[in-house]
Amino acid sequence: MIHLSESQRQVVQSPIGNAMQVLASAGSGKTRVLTERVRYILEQTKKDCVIALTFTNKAADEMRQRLDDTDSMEDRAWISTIHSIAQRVIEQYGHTIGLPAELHIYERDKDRMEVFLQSLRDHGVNIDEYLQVDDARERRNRERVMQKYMDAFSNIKRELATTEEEVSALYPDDSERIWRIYQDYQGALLDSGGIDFDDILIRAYEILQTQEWVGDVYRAKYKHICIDEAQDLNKAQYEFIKIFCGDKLKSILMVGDPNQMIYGFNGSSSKYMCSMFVEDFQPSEYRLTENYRSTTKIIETANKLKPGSQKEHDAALQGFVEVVPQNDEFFEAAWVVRQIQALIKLGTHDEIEGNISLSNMAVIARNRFIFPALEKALENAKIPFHMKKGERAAEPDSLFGRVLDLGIRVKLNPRSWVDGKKLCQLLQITAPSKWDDGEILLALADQTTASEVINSELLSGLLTEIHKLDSDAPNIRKFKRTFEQRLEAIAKSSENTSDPELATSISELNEFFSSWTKFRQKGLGESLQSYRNAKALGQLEGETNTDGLTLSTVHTMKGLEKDIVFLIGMCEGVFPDYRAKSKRELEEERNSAFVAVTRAKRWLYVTYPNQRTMPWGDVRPQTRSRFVGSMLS
Ligand SMILES: Nc1ncnc2c1ncn2[C@@H]1O[C@H](COP(=O)(O)OP(=O)(O)OP(=O)(O)O)[C@@H](O)[C@H]1O
Repeated sequence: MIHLSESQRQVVQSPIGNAMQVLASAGSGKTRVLTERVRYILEQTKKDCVIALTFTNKAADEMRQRLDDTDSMEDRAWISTIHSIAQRVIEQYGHTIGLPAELHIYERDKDRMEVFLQSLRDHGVNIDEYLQVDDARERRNRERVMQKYMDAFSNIKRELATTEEEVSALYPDDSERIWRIYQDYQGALLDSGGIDFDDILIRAYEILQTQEWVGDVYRAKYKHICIDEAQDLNKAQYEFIKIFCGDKLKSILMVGDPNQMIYGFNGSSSKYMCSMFVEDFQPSEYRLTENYRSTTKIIETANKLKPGSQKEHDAALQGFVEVVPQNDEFFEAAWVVRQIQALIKLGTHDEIEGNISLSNMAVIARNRFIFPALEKALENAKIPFHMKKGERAAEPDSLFGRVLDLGIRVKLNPRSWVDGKKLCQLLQITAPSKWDDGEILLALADQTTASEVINSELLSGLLTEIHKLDSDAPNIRKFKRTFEQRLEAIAKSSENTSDPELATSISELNEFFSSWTKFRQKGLGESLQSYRNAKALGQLEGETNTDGLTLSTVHTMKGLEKDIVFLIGMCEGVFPDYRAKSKRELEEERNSAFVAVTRAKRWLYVTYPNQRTMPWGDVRPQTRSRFVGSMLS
């Protein structure tokens, strides 16, 4: 049995069946407690099934691994993100609200924008003329206007505003127009056989709301729900959980830390965990305040940012926090590089378990625009590093990879003109005027022309083979072998054997195969459609490269820890972000700073430049972040 403190044990072993709220500070063992609670329920009840909701697919994978040794875990624990659960509800019961059997998820922002623009065109708006002005600044302004509409659509969905009155309440000044444009956008999505990422929860909610029996089917099997990172729930997520539970499922555990609520831009608020949940479910309340992760100095610093947020445990080591100002971002980067080299040279230290190496260090910044100077300095010093990515899938780079990706999308949803048009553009052929032809890939295959490296025969063969794949049980191994051989043959016959396009094509074919293998191994389904949906939901993304030093934004470092952390670029305007103006937004920036500091287990270096070169070339003086002021107070 894994070691638990007394307060952790009280949570894990509390009587099963009632609602519980656990307010737990950074490093207090939330993940450990949640995992052990799931294990406890599985062991004690012998037959009940449990849902564990995690914030990321990676956290779900980790929890699954930790519970691997628990009897019948596979059958009795559904460990997943909230979107994956909602997606399953849609897959199984979407037809009850008139959704097509195979729904395509438009997970990319620019595809959603394409659908939006088309919905405007379809309603007689000359949007292309509006967007194609010569003046670059004006063009950007107009693009921003369009983006604001997209943001409004997301906001409407996160706020679960399903009626005109609810939308009007959100946008009182422009309610009629927003509602109409929103309806047109939703119509255009469905016309192209799809839904967008935000719709997943909305549609699943709609199913549970209108077909009460669907909730009963799930509740007959799942008697308990445990929710991690509950401080980051937004309205749509909270209401989805609530309707999923109905008035029968009472055994809900929410674990979270209001001081780590950092997804306000996504509609998150700790009020869902701290007040709505309390009002709706009257949970027993527990607190975990001891930080098991960090040294005394780091806990002191975290408490200065968020007074009274946590306590050190008895055996905490001393550690240190050092604040280092530098002349500009280049000096700052050079200092970080020198410090890393010095630490590696030091080799070992009483406060660090094992050897000091790049793998137990991370450099964190508020956003990724802070990293270029450091990346350059690391490259020059030949220090390997990787940038930690979010869970959205990266798009392929090579022509082959892109045709493969789009070809599969069009095969699964021939109504998807968004993907179809992109495919035609890539292949440099005229797009058909209508998109609903199940044989479309064959028609496109006949028209392909050669690119510089990849010949038309290969591209046309690729489309034909995608067309021939059995959607319900495709033989991807054979498909991969076929194109591996063809690409290798091109490489051998070509004079230009070292062409990077060929190398990228082969590696993207391999990536496709390995994500397919991962999909099958994780038991997420057998069909090509389930594969696409799993990909859209980020269930197949793994870090492709985790070698060397980790560079990460605060948001992608959430939930993780490293022995040694460098927190760089700590100036006003960067951290807090210049866009944060209101008290609430600034408080959330402070939460982000708190998250960054508490990622450190042992030592923390905080750096900031006194001046910075702006993207347009000006050098501007910088002011030290107010959060550094708090840390030093
Ligand atoms: N009872 C315990 N005894 C010793 N170490 C513990 C105990 N509980 C947790 N830890 C360790 O403390 C660290 C933090 O635990 P965990 O990641 O579960 O915390 P958390 O509350 O999820 O943190 P955060 O919210 O900051 O991401 C981990 O390294 C974990 O192994």
